[in-house]
Amino acid sequence: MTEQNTRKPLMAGNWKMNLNHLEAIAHVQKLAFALNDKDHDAVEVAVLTPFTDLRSVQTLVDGDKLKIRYGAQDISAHDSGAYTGEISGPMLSKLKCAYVAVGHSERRQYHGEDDAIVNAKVKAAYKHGLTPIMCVGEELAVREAGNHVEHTLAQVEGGLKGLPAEQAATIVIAYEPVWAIGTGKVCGADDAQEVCTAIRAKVAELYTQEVADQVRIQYGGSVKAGNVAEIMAKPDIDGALVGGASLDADEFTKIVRFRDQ
Ligand SMILES: O=C[C@H](O)COP(=O)(O)O
Repeated sequence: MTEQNTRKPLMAGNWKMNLNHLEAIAHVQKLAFALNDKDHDAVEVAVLTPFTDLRSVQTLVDGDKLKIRYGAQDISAHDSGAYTGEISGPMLSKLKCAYVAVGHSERRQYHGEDDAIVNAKVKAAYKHGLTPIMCVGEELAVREAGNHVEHTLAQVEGGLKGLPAEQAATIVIAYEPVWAIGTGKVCGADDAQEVCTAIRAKVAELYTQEVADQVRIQYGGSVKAGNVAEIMAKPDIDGALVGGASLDADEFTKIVRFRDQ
């Protein structure tokens, strides 16, 4: 367990397959206004949008010089070529994306992404100057069997395989118990802290304590304004990956301002 205050919290909204490019503009404008965009220096704010929204969001963020950062929800492991439907790292970096989610449980579940694919995508992100938000976490049956820590740490190890220490130090790891995603069942703060502490210890084992101390670990799964403060009070939790609640600008603003809740 390490001091939390050396790591800047990252509150990221994962819009999933919601908001078209017009709705995206309206949403980011509303969010910037609600956040009073110069008033959140202590917390980093990002939105992970559908690919089709990125250009609109980029134009708005650039034009109005917003502090809100943005990124994608997936990245191809390949740089270019005959990969129908995929979006590459060079395309995302050209749009000045800061972040990309990799290995979200919905990608693992519906698109068969395993740790090897996640690892290739993490490396593709770094190759093109993007910071991956690598998602890990267990299904309900795994938790009920008491294997959630082991399961999650195996995903961490698989995702980081072969990654140089200087890149590993900047990664964001999102612990998202699958049974808490979109269900309203939030993982208890102590239970989330247990896994996040274990993730940091695993990074220290794979690299060094210094690297582990720099890695930001988010919790994700039914985060709302009403539970974010308790979660963020935990020393190994450095932010939240927020799905449903990030689609409501006022609610997401309250989450960003977790210290006021
Ligand atoms: O990426 C976000 C997570 O899947 C959490 O989604 P949720 O906040 O709707 O539970």
